[in-house]
Amino acid sequence: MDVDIDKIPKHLLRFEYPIFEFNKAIIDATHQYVVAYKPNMAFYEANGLKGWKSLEKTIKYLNKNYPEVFTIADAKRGDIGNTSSMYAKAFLKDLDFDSITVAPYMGKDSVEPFLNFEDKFTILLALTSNEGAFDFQTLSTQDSPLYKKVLETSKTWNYAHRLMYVVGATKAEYFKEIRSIVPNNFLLVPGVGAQGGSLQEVCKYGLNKDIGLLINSSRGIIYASSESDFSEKAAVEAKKLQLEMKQILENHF
Ligand SMILES: O=c1ccn([C@@H]2O[C@H](COP(=O)(O)O)[C@@H](O)[C@H]2O)c(=O)[nH]1
Repeated sequence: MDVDIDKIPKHLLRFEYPIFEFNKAIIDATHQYVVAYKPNMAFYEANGLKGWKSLEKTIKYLNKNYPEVFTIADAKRGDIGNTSSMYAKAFLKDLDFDSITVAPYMGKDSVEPFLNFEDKFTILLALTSNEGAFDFQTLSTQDSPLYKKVLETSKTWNYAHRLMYVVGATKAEYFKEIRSIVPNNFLLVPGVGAQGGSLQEVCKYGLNKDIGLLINSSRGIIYASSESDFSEKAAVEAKKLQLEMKQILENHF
């Protein structure tokens, strides 16, 4: 849910919280096809107080009306311990998201405050979908690339069963190796749709016995139309992706 106020249908601008109205319509139209919603904090923070309020209203709406749906605060936080504790409180306790994305760069003590939350998940950036992933994440450290170190080291931490990892769909050729390191953790996979990643390729090696993949598509669904039919068109795109996944799963299992 990367909601850019300049891209939403104009008729929503008459509401006090247009971003929330947009989200509400998208959620109501698509919830039957999705397992999770992932508001990206940048799009809410960029709209100041109104943006934050829209985020708050969106997560409350989800938790009240669709409690079975998994929620992800795409915040990419991580700082020294006492600061991370505040991020964790804000997103996992006060806003009550089920999970949050966290940058692993500052290490164990920066991630622990998120992992300490029972019944919540911390989604570490492992190998991201963007081109810049090759700047650092694939560089060799002593004996293996940095993204592998992130996976290997983090799985030794307390509450590692509360970890998931971000792996971009645009990096499909890495999934086999990644699955061999973290066979049981869920992977959050952005990069299908607008970024051109292949769902088929990701599933070839990314699936595990529990499925284990959360496939993300944002722009490809929420901006399927910029007219008054935006939520119906979003539902069509969500259903299309869900059917594609269903077919892959039927052939796989
Ligand atoms: O490696 C990453 C990590 C996060 N993202 C985020 O996922 C969505 C992708 O949006 P699309 O419109 O489907 O491309 C967006 O919120 C990114 O910030 C990512 O793309 N890659």
